Amino acid sequence: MKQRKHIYVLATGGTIAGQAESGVATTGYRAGAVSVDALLSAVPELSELAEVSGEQVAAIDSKDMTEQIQWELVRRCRELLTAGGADGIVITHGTDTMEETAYFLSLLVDTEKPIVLTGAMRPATALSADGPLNLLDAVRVAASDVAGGMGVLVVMNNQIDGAHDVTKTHTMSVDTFRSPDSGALGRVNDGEVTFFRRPVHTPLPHSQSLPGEGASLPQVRILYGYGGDDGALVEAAVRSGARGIIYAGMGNGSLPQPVEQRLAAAVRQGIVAVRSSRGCGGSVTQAEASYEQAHILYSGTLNPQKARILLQLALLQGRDRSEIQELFLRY
Ligand SMILES: NC(=O)C[C@H](N)C(=O)O
Repeated sequence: MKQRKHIYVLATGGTIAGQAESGVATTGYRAGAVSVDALLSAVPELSELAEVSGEQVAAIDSKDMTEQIQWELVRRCRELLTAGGADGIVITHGTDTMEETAYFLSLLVDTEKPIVLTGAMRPATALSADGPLNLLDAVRVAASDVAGGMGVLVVMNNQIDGAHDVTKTHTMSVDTFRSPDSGALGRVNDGEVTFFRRPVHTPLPHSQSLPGEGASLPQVRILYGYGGDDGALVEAAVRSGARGIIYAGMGNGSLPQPVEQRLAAAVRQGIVAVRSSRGCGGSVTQAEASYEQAHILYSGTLNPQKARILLQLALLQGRDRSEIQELFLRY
């Protein structure tokens, strides 16, 4: 007989655990108000899929996600998936920063077992709440024999996306998560888990014991680009103690001239500056020779919020500028 799998659900809050005044309210709710036990007991069908245990790691709106909670998730995933007897992990999480936590975990937890993040766009109390089915699908994927070695996943709205690729694209729609360049990794169709391909991205080297891990991450600021930007915020970022700046430039990470000059000056002071893009999709490449001359790096396939995470971890590891550029091309 096939052994029943043991899936742990680590809850962090979000709209999936949101409580509103009425069934028609889809905003103005308290994110994280519903406990993990209540979330699990609202979906009795979970017990048909696996042995499911719940743990409350946090109860926040994910706009307030902290690196402390993210480190705790890393620690708990490693522990449960090695010695703790978990066959897979589901993390319930607000959608606003789900892609960031998913990417952080994907760089730091080296496992063949599934780690699946899920959430909801409508609170638990809403008519047609999407959380229960998302949770069921997430547990289905985490318990599935075909999800091993697929890296950290996001399962929402019957779709499976990879942590590196996925981004939240819509403020309200339940169909908000997309992988703009690569497309979804798979789907959960009528309860059947299907993958279309394998992701290529891996955890960072030495991810199981990163020097300084658990400590505060180096300060990296994101600046949002626009036509006419005079770059004044570059200096503000430097004054605030930033060790890195991600500039969400236009198109292929284009920098208005005053921004380029100010970033070049910041680099001369030892700051690591990286061009990313405010566009939803596409890579950022070296593009201009002047960027290279100024040692301004480029984010490759990473959007600004994920580029920030990679840069923080690279700075934590004490990597130099050329090693950091290599990381942007691989992770
Ligand atoms: N749909 C959601 O989960 C949004 C919510 N603000 C959160 O990220 O916690």
